[in-house]
Amino acid sequence: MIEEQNLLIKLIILAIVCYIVWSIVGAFRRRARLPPGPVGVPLLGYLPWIDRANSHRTFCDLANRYGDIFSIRMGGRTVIALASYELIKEAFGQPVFSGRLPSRFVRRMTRGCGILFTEGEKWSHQRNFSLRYLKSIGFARSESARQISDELAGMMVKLDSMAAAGQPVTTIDLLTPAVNSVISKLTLGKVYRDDDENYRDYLKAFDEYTKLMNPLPMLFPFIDYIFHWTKTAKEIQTRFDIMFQFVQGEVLKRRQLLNCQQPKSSPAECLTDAYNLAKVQAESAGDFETYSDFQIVRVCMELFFGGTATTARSLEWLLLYMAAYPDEQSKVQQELDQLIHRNPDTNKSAEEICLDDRDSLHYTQAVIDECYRRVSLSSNGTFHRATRDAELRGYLIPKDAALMPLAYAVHHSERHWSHPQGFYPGHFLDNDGRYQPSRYLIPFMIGRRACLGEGLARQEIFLIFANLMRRYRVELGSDCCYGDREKLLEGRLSLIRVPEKHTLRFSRRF
Ligand code: HEM
Repeated sequence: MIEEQNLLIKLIILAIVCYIVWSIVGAFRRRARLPPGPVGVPLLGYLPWIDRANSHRTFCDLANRYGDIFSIRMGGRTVIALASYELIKEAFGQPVFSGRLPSRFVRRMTRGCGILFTEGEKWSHQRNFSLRYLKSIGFARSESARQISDELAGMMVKLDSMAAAGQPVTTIDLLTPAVNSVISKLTLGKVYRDDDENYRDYLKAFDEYTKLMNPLPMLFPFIDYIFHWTKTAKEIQTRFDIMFQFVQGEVLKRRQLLNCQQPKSSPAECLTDAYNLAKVQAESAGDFETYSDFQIVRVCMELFFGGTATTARSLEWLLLYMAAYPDEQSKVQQELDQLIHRNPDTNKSAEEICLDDRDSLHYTQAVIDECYRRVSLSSNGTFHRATRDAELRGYLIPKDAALMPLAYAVHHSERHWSHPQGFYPGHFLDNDGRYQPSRYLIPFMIGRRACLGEGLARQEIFLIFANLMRRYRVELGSDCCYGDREKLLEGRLSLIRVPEKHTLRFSRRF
């Protein structure tokens, strides 16, 4: 009996040892099939070597060492970095690399709704629905251009008085509400002003929410498991609830308005109307899920979220670059002055630059593109997920690995740019000085999940930038000096790349 027991114990131990050896060999064999990359330490992977404020630089160094595709361990997750345009195009065109990272915490906040964190059928339906309706009501076309023009007028009134008083301007404070108004008109059919207390609470919660958000639960399964018990998670949830209630209240108000309208078939005036109308139809056919209230609120919040900080920061960077490079600013202004001078009899205000002028403004467009390139706002892109084991360029990309598109590396590669580290609008001009876009410029990313708001963002940025440049000369405020130019323009990278706090001085040109 004892002998039998001993034999059984020996067999169990042997089985455990075999399992461990088999797992280790399997892990090594799988590791050998992954793209090359540095070895990290247990639990943390390569995280201790990543420069937190400038992670794009660490990744560029790794790309130089290991090539355009490399793998690293970040916490508990395998990350596959893609450092060339061709690789990103090849990967992000495929459904298998179009997932989003799973996180229990994100799932609790999104309940599987919205666009940003969803996948498959649900994602494609919501994305296509939003895009179709936003296009039909003039998203990135006439309606939004009108809205931008109104916001510009308001911004110029404030800037005129600040310029007259010689007051320094914190541009981001001016740009964020203007950009937010454009997106709120398109999604909720209304523009909110600073004196609206609920809206002020919403903006405050939004600002705090973005500062509190943390990628760690996506990288460490253990942290993901316990995160929702932490104080930070509770603080995030409180901010989320404030934002959610604000948007939900507005969605319900639109629904009441729509119900009172005659005839009932009147067209949707904003995305919320479109959703409310689709909801009635779907529910009469027994579908209570596709256009649920949570879904509608989530999509509106994501468009607010995705569309505001990115666009406002891009404009902030552009104005800062113009102040830091006064000669480039003069060239833009010379081009704008010539355009206005050449069209004195247009029926539009001679001072307002509109979208039709874009094709004549070669240098201005080149400066905007060069700023997208030089800054690379979303320097390391947004993580995608491999939804199953797959191959890319002969390497194994394991299920649930994160794919990280290194936009900064593409934007600073000597293969594509003659002055990768400089600010050189000539990258986007042909020999005759005409604007020439480059496919290697990918600030909005490419492929199936590329930015949904690219058209609107490009339009806003062009109109606001060109009109501000036409009217004002901008200079660095007294808190920054030209000697520190490169340091100032370095900024720091959190979710997106932001400049250090600074002010600019605006003066009227005429
Ligand atoms: C300069 C401004 C902007 C930049 C640089 C930018 C950049 C990006 C990037 C890099 C992505 C990730 C793409 C990917 O995962 O491969 C993205 C996604 C997204 N953006 Fe933008 N964006 C901007 C403005 C906007 C605006 C104005 C809106 C809304 C109107 C918007 C809505 C979205 C949405 C909903 C997604 C998620 C798409 C999906 O997962 O299918 N963005 N954006």
